[in-house]
Amino acid sequence: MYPIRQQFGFGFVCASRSSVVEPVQLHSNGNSDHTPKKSSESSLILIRHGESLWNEKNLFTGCVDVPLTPKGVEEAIEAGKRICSIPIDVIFTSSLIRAQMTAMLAMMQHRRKKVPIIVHNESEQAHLWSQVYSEETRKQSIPVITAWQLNERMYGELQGLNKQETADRFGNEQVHKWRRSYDIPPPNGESLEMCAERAVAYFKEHVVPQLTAGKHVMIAAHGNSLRSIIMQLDKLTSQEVISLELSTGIPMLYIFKEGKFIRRGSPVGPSEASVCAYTRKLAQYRQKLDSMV
Ligand SMILES: O=C(O)[C@H](O)COP(=O)(O)O
Repeated sequence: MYPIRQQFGFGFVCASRSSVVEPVQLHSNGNSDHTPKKSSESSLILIRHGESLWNEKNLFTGCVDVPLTPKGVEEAIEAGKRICSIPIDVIFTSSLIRAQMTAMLAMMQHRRKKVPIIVHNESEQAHLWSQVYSEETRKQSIPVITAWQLNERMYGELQGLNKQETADRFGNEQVHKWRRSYDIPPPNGESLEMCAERAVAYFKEHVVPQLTAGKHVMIAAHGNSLRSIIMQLDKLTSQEVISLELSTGIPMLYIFKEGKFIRRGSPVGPSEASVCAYTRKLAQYRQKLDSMV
């Protein structure tokens, strides 16, 4: 008898009841359709969630779990159209619904039509009860790993407060420091530096091994967890990161090659010539998708 977990799971071992991503075991019988290659390059898409109900109301949200507005849903769908010809093998999202909705809605637009499936490793039972018993079906799936470490910065006692009213009360300068400085935390909340400690650590421990193994990755997360990751990727200083602003629902593409991250900007759309010109591999992938229709 084969061990059931090895045979049918996504390869996300839950020995310690946490999501442990083993890139080379994504397809545990070795029949991966993206066999990792030593010299491979991979793509990394970062996307901030679409507009949430509290973005719309201009409230500090942080780790409060608020869903998307209809506009946010539209933004996620539009984002999906912009990246629909870029390969994606594994998705990481925060544990918050606005990031998860964004990832799922964006994937509905993808031309490869694989099914994104949330990996449940929160308990042994959750893991066992969410197994897929068809190798073929599993090949047509994309694992979605949720991680609290990718959550929005915890905004402390600002959570639920109106941003404009807070600026009126404490002054624009103070509120700007709380929102954009690197090391000044909002009252009882996380500074960007504190957010980076868990988000960048997670990125290095769980995302980079996937990229190194040749997997194409999408991360759907938040303004500040992504700012901390981009700060690392683009080697921004704590001064430079102050002016880094991320719009909701705009995907950003990086190419990971020979251990380096090359920023390729934001894909405008599937027909945009430059998307295909990003790398020869991306152009080939696009051609493969064209031949499938
Ligand atoms: O948590 C929030 O309120 C927003 O998602 C991000 O807020 P910011 O623009 O103040 O960083």
